[in-house]
Amino acid sequence: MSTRLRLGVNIDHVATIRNARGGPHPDPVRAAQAAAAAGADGITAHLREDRRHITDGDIDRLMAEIDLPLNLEMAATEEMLAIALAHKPHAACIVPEKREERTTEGGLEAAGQFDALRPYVSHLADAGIRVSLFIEPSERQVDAALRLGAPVVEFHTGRFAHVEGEEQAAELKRIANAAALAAKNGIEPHAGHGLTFDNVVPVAAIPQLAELNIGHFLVGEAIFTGLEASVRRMRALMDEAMPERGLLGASRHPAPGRTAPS
Ligand SMILES: CC(=O)[C@@H](O)[C@H](O)COP(=O)(O)O
Ligand SMILES: NCC(=O)COP(=O)(O)O
Repeated sequence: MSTRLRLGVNIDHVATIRNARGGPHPDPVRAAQAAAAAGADGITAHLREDRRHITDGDIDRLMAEIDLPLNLEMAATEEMLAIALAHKPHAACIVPEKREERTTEGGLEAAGQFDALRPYVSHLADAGIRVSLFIEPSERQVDAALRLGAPVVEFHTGRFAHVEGEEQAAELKRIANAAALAAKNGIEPHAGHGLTFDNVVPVAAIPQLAELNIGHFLVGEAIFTGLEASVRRMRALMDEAMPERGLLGASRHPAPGRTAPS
């Protein structure tokens, strides 16, 4: 059943700008507050192993000061597992991470790393954390997520965002097929990476998707319009896809931690 699509705002790149000078400004927690005021349903932050943007202190403060559910993106390492278990965020999204990469270049090889990932999924789940796997939109990866017992997958939309024309249409179809397969198997499908005002609507129209996580573009656009305006515009574009999702009205399934509209 289709629902109003949730928007998770990734505030990593507020921290990138802050870290360029080493001081406290701009504060990613203040950005999370602005995103919440603009209607975000959740906050996403990727605590990279090299701490190039979000820091441990940011995670402490996001947990303490923000009412929205936190989706902690993390590599499958002992260090990150310990941090997740100490904080118990609403969700933990396991992502692949390479020290040299500029950004997350592809999805997690959930099928190929099945045995290595299994203990991470089970430790996180045992702690009551909703586990998500950031994967490519393929049957092989959805099948691995199912066998791993992950309740959520997030499809990497980076390729969709970077190709054009027929290639983009084919990639959109791949995401739609993978979302349908995940939903059919009881896995909640999310999507994100590289989404912008120009490319979000067809992704938002995929009826099985429950959440989009968007960051880099929103933070970049905030330079010109302010973060609240940029989040509100993204929300409005996502809502434009509601008729295609078979939804004309308000959310039937509220975001976690929110009260259902009567
Ligand atoms: C996994 C993912 O897509 C996000 O973490 C996003 O890429 C922002 O972080 P980076 O730019 O550091 O990859
Ligand atoms: N998981 C994707 C995410 O959180 C945001 O990616 P981007 O919009 O910063 O590319």
